[in-house]
Amino acid sequence: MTALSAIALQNVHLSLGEGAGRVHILKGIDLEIAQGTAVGLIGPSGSGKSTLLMVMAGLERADKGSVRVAGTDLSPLSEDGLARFRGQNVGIIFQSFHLVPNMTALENVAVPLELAGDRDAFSKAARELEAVGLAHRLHHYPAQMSGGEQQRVAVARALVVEPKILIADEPTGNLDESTGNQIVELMFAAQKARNMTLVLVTHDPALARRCDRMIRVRSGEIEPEVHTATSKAAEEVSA
Ligand SMILES: Nc1ncnc2c1ncn2[C@@H]1O[C@H](COP(=O)(O)OP(=O)(O)OP(=O)(O)O)[C@@H](O)[C@H]1O
Repeated sequence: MTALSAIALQNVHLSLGEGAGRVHILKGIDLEIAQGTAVGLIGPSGSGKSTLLMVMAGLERADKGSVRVAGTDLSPLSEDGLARFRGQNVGIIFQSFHLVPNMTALENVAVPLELAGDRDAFSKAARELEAVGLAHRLHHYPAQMSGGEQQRVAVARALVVEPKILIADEPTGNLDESTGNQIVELMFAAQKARNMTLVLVTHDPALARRCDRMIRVRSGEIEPEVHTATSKAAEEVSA
């Protein structure tokens, strides 16, 4: 791993499920991502993209291989250690928002800071919600907000801990095109402004092309890389 690697995976294998339902999903992943870059992960449905994200986020443990994220080797960490690591280093945005339904926008965004014992949790959460254009929705519950507004809350919640790594799994998958584009702009603007590393799973080739690198996953393996700025082949990605 070079000094500037945000994420370094070596020979990572992971199987999930029990008994006959056990599936060998990641089959020897080698991947290094430099700090401050945006990476689009693409590939057919079921190829292992989300599972790979979960390994990078410390939400799934590799069965074999080495996983270093933000300078930390994840394998020796306890469950509590992993949770602390995630809380300090990783912001995650899911397709289906994953907000807590009985908490307001402000409370949802404050949660990661409260867990970290931050006394300014609510004022920081309010500032982050203002930054994503939701100053007028602080006290609304998820059910009282549109999908786009809920995803903005999720973006604010991911960003509020100032993570080094931002991970997004199909963040526009449940949104119409124009709303999805607004979320994408927010994510890329935050990534640049804060020099974060962004790893994004998407089925949208146009979105993947906006990233510095586009990495294709097929059957649990990484394919040779397509260079986004130069290659027309990117157009033909069957995401
Ligand atoms: N907990 C699990 N137990 C058993 N199999 C699983 C589990 N989670 C995922 N899988 C299987 O692993 C494979 C990869 O899943 P994953 O969600 O990582 O793929 P993906 O590339 O993100 O797919 P999609 O683009 O459809 O979201 C799939 O065949 C899936 O059914």
